[in-house]
Amino acid sequence: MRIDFTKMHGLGNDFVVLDARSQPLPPIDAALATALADRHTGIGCDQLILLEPSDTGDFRMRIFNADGSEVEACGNATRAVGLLHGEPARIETLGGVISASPSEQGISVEMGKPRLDWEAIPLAYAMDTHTMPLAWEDLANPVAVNVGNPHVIFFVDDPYAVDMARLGPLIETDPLFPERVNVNVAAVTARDAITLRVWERGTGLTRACGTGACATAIGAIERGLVDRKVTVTLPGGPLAIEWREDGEIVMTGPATESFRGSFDPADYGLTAGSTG
Ligand SMILES: N[C@H](CCC[C@H](N)C(=O)O)C(=O)O
Repeated sequence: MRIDFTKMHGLGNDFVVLDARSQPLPPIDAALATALADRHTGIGCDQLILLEPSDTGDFRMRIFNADGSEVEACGNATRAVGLLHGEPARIETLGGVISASPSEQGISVEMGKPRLDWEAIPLAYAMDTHTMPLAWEDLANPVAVNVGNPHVIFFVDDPYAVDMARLGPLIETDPLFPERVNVNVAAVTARDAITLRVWERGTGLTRACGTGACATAIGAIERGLVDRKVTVTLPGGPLAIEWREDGEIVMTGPATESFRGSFDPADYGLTAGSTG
């Protein structure tokens, strides 16, 4: 029996979405996530997204990076599943229950409240997370923010001049970050504008990173570099971020359904119809 999927993206950050509520699925594990994410031998995506029933929200969204690691948050995927749901939804994730609502400007997501204390990032030891007294070559003095998942943000003159292919994995896997980290390089270009590139934990360079845009906006606001409403422009396009006075981060942006398809689980060494 074949497994149905929906291919989606948010500003080019792309996903394979499997819905366990409408079909029996085999156990979704790191091996299957990695195989499906492979752009040569699999369907190809930055993250595999699994939708399941939930007791605390309208549904549960599980997020698997291309390396198979299961993580707490994915901003662009939250907008994508919000589009699929078609009406306001409360979504259970490992990072907490968040909400997505379709609007004229796209899909708005309440991503929760940021955390900046070192234990919440988490870091391996105590440190000022607002201006970390560290450097990796010429990337220095970042801010660390957890928005459900861990981010480190470096403010630079030109994000496109940074050798992310080399410095991204070096920082992602530094022992200072016991759960690894998403690596953001950003330039503030106005009180309401930031340019951003992200090396994503467990995936690498992506066209866009919603949680990266949220974390970077928080870091810039905390440093007094931008106002509480800011447009963050990634290689794939812009996202509107607002850090509300009540502490909630609100991200608004597009989500796109690319196509629907199906695959034979036997192609991935799975027995058809074996349920999780
Ligand atoms: N690589 C991230 C998960 C996906 C985040 C990104 N795709 C987004 O839109 O937020 C992590 O390991 O925390």
